[in-house]
Amino acid sequence: MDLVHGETMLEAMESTCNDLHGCEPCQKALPELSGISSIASVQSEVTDGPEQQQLRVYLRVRPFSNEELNGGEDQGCIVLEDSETAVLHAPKGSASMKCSEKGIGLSKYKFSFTQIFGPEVGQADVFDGTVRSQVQDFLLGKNSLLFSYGVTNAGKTHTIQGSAKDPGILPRSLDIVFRHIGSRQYVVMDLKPYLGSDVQRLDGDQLKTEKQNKTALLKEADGESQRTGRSRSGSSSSVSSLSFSGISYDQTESSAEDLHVQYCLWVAFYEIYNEQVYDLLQSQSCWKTKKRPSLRVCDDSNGNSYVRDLRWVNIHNADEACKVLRVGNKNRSAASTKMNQSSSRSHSIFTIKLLRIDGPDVQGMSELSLCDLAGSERCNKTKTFGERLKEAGNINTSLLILGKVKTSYVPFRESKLTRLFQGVFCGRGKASMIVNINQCASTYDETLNVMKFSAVAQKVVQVIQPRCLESLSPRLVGRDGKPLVKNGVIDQQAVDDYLSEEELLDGDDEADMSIMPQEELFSIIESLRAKLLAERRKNLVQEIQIRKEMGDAMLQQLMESEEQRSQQIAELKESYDEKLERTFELYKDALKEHAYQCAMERVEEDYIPIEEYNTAQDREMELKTRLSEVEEKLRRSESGSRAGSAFVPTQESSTQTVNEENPLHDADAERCKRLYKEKCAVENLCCEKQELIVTLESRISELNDTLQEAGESYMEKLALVQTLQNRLAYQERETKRLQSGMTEKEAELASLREELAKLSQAPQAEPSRPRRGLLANIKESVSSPRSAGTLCRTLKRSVRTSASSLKKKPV
Ligand SMILES: Nc1ncnc2c1ncn2[C@@H]1O[C@H](COP(=O)(O)OP(=O)(O)OP(=O)(O)O)[C@@H](O)[C@H]1O
Repeated sequence: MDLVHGETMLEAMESTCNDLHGCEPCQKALPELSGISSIASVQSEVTDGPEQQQLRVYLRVRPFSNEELNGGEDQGCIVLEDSETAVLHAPKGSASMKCSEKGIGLSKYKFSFTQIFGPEVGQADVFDGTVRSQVQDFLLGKNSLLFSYGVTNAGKTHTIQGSAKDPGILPRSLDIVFRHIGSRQYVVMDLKPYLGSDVQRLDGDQLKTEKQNKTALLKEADGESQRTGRSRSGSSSSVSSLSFSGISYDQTESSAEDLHVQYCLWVAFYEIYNEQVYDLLQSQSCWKTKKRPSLRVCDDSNGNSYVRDLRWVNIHNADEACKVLRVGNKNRSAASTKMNQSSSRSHSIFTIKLLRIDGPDVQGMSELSLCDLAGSERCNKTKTFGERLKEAGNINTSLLILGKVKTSYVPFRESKLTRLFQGVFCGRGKASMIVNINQCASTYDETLNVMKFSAVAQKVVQVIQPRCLESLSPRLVGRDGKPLVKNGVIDQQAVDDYLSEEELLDGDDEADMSIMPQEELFSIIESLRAKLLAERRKNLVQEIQIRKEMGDAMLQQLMESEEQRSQQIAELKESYDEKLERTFELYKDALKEHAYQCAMERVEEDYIPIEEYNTAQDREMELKTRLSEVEEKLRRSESGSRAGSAFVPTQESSTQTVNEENPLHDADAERCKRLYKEKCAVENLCCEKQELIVTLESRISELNDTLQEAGESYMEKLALVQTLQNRLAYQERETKRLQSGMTEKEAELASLREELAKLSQAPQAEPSRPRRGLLANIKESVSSPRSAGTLCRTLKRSVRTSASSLKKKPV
């Protein structure tokens, strides 16, 4: 039965596989890689149906900051061709450029947007060109949603909140709303949004608690403003300063009958972090010491998703709105500090609900949500792995799920973000997205990913219902949540009719189907089958496109991480080399220091004052002269005795002289002894010094050993580096294994094709069974998608009826 479908699937999957391997011709078949022409073709394809509306996606390019200009950022990466087309040129050294050099991806991409706002465009023009009309629709009772998307530091918060001097979309929207309300403010706070789309009338106690809570919240904001040194008037805030900024908008025109209508405005501020919802207006004191409590997302009886126990605050003017925003921002940054995360890792959502009150009744309620999406970068350059990657995955999953909105079955429940705004995508309001980018070459790769994901968002189609639910009034419920008004202005019957419409239609069709001839039933089944196949084919193409985008992104991520790892290894090696060198230097210094210390000690030991030394020198000289004199005399006396008796008197005189000299001899001998002793002492000193030299030599050899050890530790580190390189090689092998896994999948597909071929022949063998299988298939596929429409549901009934009639009346 599904042979055609199967073959299409095979072809499409084959083309995806080829694309993942960087096959050039196949790349042209997919819009994301072939650039603008294909994206535009997708757009024109889906805008044909009158009941469908393309999500409006705007691009805002942030100007370079002074630091970026001073840092010499490459300024040619992003070129705005016209007001709708932007071209991205990969800078040298970027991962995209490296990939394109390896044949994966391109070095130049073109993207188109509903409108592009260049760096010179100010906040007012951005507001006028994007959400202004949505705000006016909101005042007229329609729901609106705006996303601000982009990498960290691209200007998302600037676009939504802005600054005191340059207010963003939120303060400007509030300004328009309050100007529109003027004096028609419903100041009693007894009507409050309830669940997804109802309004609750508060009793006395509830009203009292509500007022107390609001006072406490505003007090907290005042405390915060005093703490941060701002004046109580809050004039520096972007919201309240708007009225002082000289920007003024025309008051939205009100019809004469609107003049007696009163308005009541409630706001909530919450964030989604890692698929957990947190209330930003919940007092910090509740969770400062404990884990921060997360809130549940539930569905009300109308199928509208809402955040359970979310705090709604009734505000009367821009100043109060500013205070609420301030408390939320403070709680957000406090929470992010506690989690040691940057606030840019969560989606923050500011929602405004406007109640139109006419006398005792609530005529309608509309909702405006401004969503500052988390920084879309897949990975922080320094902390690429673990939780960060998981978070990044969650952020982009939300967008990819939005991308699936075009298909008949949309898994809204896969992400909190899409689940909460499911109503808007199913036609209960308008949505738009502002993609923020900066022009820095250093963040080019992340910016390219943002553009690619925004191309997915471009394909999101809002199906506008022929009857908008928001045109019906909300249910007014009491404390117990039961409806208060059943008749009168609120046309509850209309809501009931709307909700039971499907059942009524089914009942009618059942009656018709039972009297239809069997041939006609078969022909309906045939046409249904064709439609089902066409629908499946469309879904498959969409699925493949999304898979391809994910595949591309993952491949690029892999390459980036590989590059980062080799960089880490190189850095590690460099740092070890440096460490080793430093250790060498340390040892050298220690050695020098030690030698110096020893020398100093020796000098101290051997130190003789100069006077003493001079005296000793003089004495030595004197002794030497005397010694030589004595020796001379001795020689002379010896030669005299050898001359004999012929010279006796002389001998006598000489003996006499010698005898006279005897006391001098004793003194000399004494000196000689002393000199000998000194000589011995000097020799001892020499021995000691010799020993010291030996010790020093042994110390040097010890130091050599230590150096040897350091060398060995260096070798160990080298071995570590080697292990890291091995791991890298292992990862490469894993990548190859994945690729071979892909090949296996291709083989599986081939076997599937065979099975399909067999299946296609099966109906001829057993004519009665396929019909049953077909009916079952149609039932199954028609029962799942909500948006398949009344036609599919009618057919489901018809198939069921025909099946039962076939059972009753065998052919
Ligand atoms: N259009 C603009 N004109 C002038 N300055 C801007 C513009 N957009 C952003 N900036 C400035 O750039 C800086 C970063 O902007 P912002 O904080 O809004 O980025 P972000 O994308 O919200 O970052 P994060 O994801 O970290 O919250 C801020 O100092 C902001 O004032």
